[in-house]
Amino acid sequence: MNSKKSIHNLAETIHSLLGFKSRLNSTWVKSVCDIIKNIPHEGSIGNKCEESATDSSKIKEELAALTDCINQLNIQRRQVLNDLLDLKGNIRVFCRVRPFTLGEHIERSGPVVALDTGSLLLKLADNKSKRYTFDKVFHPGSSQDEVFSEVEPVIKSVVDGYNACIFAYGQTGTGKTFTMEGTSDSPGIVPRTIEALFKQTAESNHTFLVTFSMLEIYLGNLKDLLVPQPMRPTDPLPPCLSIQSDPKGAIEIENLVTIQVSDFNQALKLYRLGCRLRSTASTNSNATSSRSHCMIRISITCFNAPERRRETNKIWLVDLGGSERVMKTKAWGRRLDEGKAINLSLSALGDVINALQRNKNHIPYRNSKLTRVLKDSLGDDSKTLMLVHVSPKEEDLCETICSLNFATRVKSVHLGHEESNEVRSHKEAVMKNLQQKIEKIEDERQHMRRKIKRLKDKLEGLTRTGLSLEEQVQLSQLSTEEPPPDLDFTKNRIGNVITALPSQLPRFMRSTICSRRKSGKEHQTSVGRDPVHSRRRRQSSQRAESVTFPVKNNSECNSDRSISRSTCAVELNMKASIDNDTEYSQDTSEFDIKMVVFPEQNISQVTSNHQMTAQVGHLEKNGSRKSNKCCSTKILKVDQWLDLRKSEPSISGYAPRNDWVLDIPISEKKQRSNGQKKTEILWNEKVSTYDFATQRIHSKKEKRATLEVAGRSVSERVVDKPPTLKDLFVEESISNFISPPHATRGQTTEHPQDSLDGLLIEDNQGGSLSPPDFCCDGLEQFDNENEFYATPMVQAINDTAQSSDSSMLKNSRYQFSPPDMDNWISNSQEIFDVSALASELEWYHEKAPSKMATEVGGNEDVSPLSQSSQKEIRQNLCRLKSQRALSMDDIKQKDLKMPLIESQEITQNKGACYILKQKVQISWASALLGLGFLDLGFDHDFFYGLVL
Ligand SMILES: Nc1ncnc2c1ncn2[C@@H]1O[C@H](COP(=O)(O)OP(=O)(O)OP(=O)(O)O)[C@@H](O)[C@H]1O
Repeated sequence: MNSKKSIHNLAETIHSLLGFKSRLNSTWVKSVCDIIKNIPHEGSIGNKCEESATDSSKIKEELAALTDCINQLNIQRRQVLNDLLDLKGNIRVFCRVRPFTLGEHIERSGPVVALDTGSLLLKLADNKSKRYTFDKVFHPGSSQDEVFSEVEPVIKSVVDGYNACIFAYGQTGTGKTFTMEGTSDSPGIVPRTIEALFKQTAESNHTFLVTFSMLEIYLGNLKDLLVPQPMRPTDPLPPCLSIQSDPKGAIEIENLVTIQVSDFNQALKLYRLGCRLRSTASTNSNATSSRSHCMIRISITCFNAPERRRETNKIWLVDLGGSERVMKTKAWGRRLDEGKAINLSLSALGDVINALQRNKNHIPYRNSKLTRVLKDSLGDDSKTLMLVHVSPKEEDLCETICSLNFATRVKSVHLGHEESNEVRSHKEAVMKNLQQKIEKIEDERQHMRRKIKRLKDKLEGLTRTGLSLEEQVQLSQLSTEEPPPDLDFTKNRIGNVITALPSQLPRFMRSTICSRRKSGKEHQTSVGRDPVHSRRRRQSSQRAESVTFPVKNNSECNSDRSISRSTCAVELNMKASIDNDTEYSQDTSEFDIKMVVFPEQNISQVTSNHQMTAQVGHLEKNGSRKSNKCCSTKILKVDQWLDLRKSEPSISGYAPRNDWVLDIPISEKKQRSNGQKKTEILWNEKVSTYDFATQRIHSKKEKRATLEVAGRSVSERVVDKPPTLKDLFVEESISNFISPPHATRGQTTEHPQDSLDGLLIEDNQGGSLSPPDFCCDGLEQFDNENEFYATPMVQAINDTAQSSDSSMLKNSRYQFSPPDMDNWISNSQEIFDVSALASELEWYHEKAPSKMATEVGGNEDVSPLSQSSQKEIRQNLCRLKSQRALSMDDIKQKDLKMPLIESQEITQNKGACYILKQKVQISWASALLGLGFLDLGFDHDFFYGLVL
């Protein structure tokens, strides 16, 4: 059978060979011979490997030499460019004259005439004129390209590691936004700068980490433009931005969203989104007038590049609000306030630049938020560019003169020391020389870069040929997936400070700067935390409370501090303190208490490494993280951020969430009233609870004694949990920040001037708690809206009180009788007492089970509250989210007494009006009681005494 088959196969084989023979020609034979010749025998394979190894090591050496060389060139370029910019002036002022726009009456010869590239003539009345000189003058026909070509050296300087700042200044409607933002056809400085930065970093032999942030200063407040703003009064507020400075003077803005961008398009997308959230309004001068200062910050970080001036530096691109004369714009109300705020900060900016130009010892940075934010980007070796915009119209002559005078003041040194022609021409020659040098260096750098690229390609080829096919495939896969070595290095460095953040968590819930103070390491390990630690970050729901008040922490960080507290572990670990040098925020009503409750979040969804938020602090040159953690910056990946935004219905609107916010401002006046003494709050979980509920404090003296009994002095006191509202009240009282509490039931106010003396805190059995004088007492009223709504906490309490079983309340640490709706409305003070207690109660509800379990080291189910009680609270809180708004109708229907009115009654016993009223009464009394008394020798003091 088998032989039969093989015979059959043989026939087939012979047949196929015959067919094959027809194809055998000389070419085929030759190629087969070549293949045989080239088949490596054992010895030759080894030789080849050795050859390629030597080749690759040679190439590597060559590459190293070239890299050294290009680094040297980078240093040279940096120095020469810096010399050039120094000669030109680190603070440069350009002037741009706007063309007549459509619809404007075109005047033949406007009052402003650009004479040449550096001067401008202003025609005044009576054939008088004034000449202004600037570093550059752009006439109305100048294109965006021309403008940017003058700006570009500053961008190069930024790549070299210098901080920079570019402003657009001018009267409203003169083209600032046009210059900075531009249009889709002719993009302005911002998009061009972003593009140029990416282009130049790509050309560099290093890898850069670029981040993007955008904010505006509106009415003296910082507002993050990458975070949707609340549209309705009931929407939760985004976190406060606060300006921080580290010991070296670097400025960081706490809570500002910082997004890592890897290309121009990503950054542009963010910029466009930010622009949509800007505050604009129609004014008499401009239909879409910017009512704020819009500030774009692009930070770049590059490790391992000693030739750069700094490891991390930034450029600010600022579209300033339009300066305006109120008389002319006829602004009123909010527009007037905006105009005033803008003018004030512009004037502060002028002062700062002027002081810098004159090398004054004191630079008044602290006079406005604008100058404080820009502090490290103005002066020193930072590059500053101001583009002053003027209108060509006759009717704007006054504003034009103001703007030009401002610009002249900014560059006053130049005017003060008017250069002679000789000096000027010498300077120009030197500048030309430097310019040529730069160009030469640039050519060399290009040449080197090409060489390096060629060698790298060669090396890659060699590496590939030395590998098996399988290895080559793997290598090619790796090279497409993995970042270049430099980037890898960068990532490792960032990895040291990486923060595991859930992409879906609202940003309020992310750890704050304070929370990171305790340990950077704890933060890093959040992914694989041990159960005890991870328990502290609640998985079922998130609750954060943040309190902003002027504090200064123990590190040398000098700033307005925002202490955020949360039930998150990271928040618990924060250490905040106040010392005597705390400086107050300028515009504050900054005693804000915010309370945010978030719906259930599954933190297990969190944090693959890709989703992580990298937190890059200012890293020291040796690569270690700075000890000062307060100035670290959260960096989000752009996709991650966009995902966050996508989950919200509208980027420009606010995504209604089930969050709630309690925001209670205390007037700045109160904070400042006795600001010499400040309280230090230290947070330390190791120390046992400081039980405020059992403290009865009648006077300063007694308070101190109480604290001493607790074994600590005031300044050393530590607490093991986030302070409650009540705690903070006491802190405030100790530090004399608050005004005397208003007279309330069962409360004795001994010395109204002395806030502490007037404070009475009792436990539940004893009486009432006395928080500071929050006039809103549970209802808040909003501008332009005939609507009051209950602050969530109060309503939560009400809900809880109405529906809860009394056992729940009894089980809690505090006992209080649940007031009904009418009760809490009519007795606002009680509500506040209750709200403070509820804060505690809630804390216990959320934290105590795990906390107690940890402490007793046993059963995690140990809880001061029963399961049903916990459920109850949750339900109430959920209900609250949907029910928190109380319209005016609601109030009327329920015949509620408005607490605001009640508060006014309370507060009307104070202040100038009250004294005035008294005086009027006295006068009337004098008149009525008759002059007879006067005749008897009684004077006004007598009557005054009678009335009092
Ligand atoms: N150089 C220019 N070329 C063409 N159009 C310009 C130029 N400068 C300004 N404009 C136009 O003038 C109008 C007002 O400009 P823009 O809104 O930029 O002023 P602004 O100074 O930013 O005003 P505000 O301070 O009120 O925001 C716009 O319609 C803009 O397109």
